[in-house]
Amino acid sequence: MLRLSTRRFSIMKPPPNIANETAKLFHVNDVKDWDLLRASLIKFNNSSLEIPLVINGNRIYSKDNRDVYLQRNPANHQQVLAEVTQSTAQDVQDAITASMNVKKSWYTTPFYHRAAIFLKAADLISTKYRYDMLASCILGQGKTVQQAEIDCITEISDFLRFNVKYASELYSQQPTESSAGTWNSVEYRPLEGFVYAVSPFNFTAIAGNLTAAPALMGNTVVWKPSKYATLSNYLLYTVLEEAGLPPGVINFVPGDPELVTKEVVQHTDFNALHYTGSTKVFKSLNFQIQKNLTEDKYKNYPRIVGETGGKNFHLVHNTANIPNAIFNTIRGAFEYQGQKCSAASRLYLPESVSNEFLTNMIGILNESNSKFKPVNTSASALNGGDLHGFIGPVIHERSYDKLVNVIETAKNDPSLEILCGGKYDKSKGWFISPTVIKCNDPSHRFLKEEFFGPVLTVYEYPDDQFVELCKDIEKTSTYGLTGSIFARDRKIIEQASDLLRFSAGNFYINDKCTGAVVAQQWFGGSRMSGTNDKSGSGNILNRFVNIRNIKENFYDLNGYKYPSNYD
Ligand SMILES: NC(=O)c1ccc[n+]([C@@H]2O[C@H](COP(=O)([O-])OP(=O)(O)OC[C@H]3O[C@@H](n4cnc5c(N)ncnc54)[C@H](O)[C@@H]3O)[C@@H](O)[C@H]2O)c1
Ligand SMILES: N[C@@H](CCC=O)C(=O)O
Repeated sequence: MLRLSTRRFSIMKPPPNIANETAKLFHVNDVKDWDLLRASLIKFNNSSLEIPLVINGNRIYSKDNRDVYLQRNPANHQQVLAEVTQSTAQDVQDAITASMNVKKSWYTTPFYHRAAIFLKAADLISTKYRYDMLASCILGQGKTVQQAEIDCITEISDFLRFNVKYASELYSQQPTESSAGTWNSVEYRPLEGFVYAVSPFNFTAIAGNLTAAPALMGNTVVWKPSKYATLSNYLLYTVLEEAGLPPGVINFVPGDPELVTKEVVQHTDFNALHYTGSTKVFKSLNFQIQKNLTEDKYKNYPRIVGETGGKNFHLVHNTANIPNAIFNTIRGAFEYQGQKCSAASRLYLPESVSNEFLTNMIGILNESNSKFKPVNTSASALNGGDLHGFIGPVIHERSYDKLVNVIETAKNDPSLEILCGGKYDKSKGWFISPTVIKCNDPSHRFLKEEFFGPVLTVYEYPDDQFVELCKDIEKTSTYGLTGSIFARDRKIIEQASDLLRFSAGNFYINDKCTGAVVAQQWFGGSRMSGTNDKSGSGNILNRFVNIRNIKENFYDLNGYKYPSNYD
């Protein structure tokens, strides 16, 4: 009975008008948009929000005898934006219990009704809560309005809407053959246990997809947000609630990452990790899970879905349109301060055009360095000051210290030369100026390690060594996330695409290596960049279903023997 009703609703078609959300441009003269944004910024600016845990729909606050973490504005680290309640081990256990208790009522909710919740959430984000979402991201995660728009408005709405379309396409895939007298079908069950979603600081949209994609497929989720993005993540959670998400389907458990993770991954019903963050943490989670698996802790083999770091390249050929390559490199390497997994962090230039390229790029960057201002939140800024800057702060002191160390190392390494930037200032916020470093060794660690900040390492190659260079890039790509070739010559484009096949899961031609759009560029990389299950495509939903095949026989047997048997 239940199976039939699930099947009946699975084939309902999503609304036909699902399309990418359009980003607002926030042109300097768009007075109405700026006014609405300023009103939201002032609201968050003037109060520190108390953020609870949400377990089975119940809110638990610090007054309930819990520790508190203070989320600060990275552009103004004295400013506390949110007081975030921290989960205890018992809270995590309660969240797991809640997710298991609500599971059956959630997955038996017809797909139409599950989907409608996420479609409504997308509409709430792109309308009623647009400016609040933007403000929480700008203040909490140090984004410009442009970067906030493409994250917590367009990308997140796109994930929520396109996943509905992809899910309905997946559900409609059925066995193509049934022998005479039989009927074969498949049921797309959710995973039997619960999903653990661990989200990064840098994209609120990713947090939304890590949680909503499994939930749409009938799973229940324990969500540990990043402590550097809790403000926008909690706002997102409340939007999902307003859209009708039932209690317990997604349980919001901010807290100490190690404590929360330990409780989760030792639970017998832990069934999937949906993770985005650094490679180092992903490896450690894999290790814990494999260890528990060998100790027979689990009822099911956990699915592991993870997208992690990158050391992404821009490779320029001497046939490239140089201004196009320069502008794309500035955007790809420095917008959001280089804090995108996809950010360009190594640049390969042919000797014949290197001088022209670098002189022009550094000229532009020096101009922006001199105008370098925080995306700050002081009253004067909110009244029309520096909200129009191109870049902002890095996320926290740990990142700032790491990047300062990178810059200081570069000053003392004879293979490296700082061409521009190299300045830093933490008096108010975590500011690192856009920095370009020239390197004369193609296998240098600056061309291999992820720094996750506004630091671009450049290597000049002899024009006639293009093929050898591609082979070098291939060899030094421990990560395999994104990369771009800039060239006009089709043969060169084809050659680079061939030689760099496994160096980037997202390969761009004459475009920057950031800014993948849901449903347009399926996103993810292999090697040490992750499991490459491609968010923004229907592929990822396959990881959160647990297919049951059903064969029904309409012919009754009259005996047990086959024709080839003796009578
Ligand atoms: N490939 C992608 O799609 C993608 C997208 C965004 C970010 N990233 C990567 O994420 C990183 C930046 O994000 P971040 O600074 O938030 O990463 P991070 O690894 O510090 O944190 C990611 C998540 O893991 C948690 N975590 C940290 N230490 C943990 C531990 N010991 N045990 C369990 N959980 C732990 C954090 O609290 C957070 O929720 C970069 O490496 C970037 O390349 C990748
Ligand atoms: N969709 C984003 C993903 C960034 C990850 O941190 C991009 O392609 O730049």
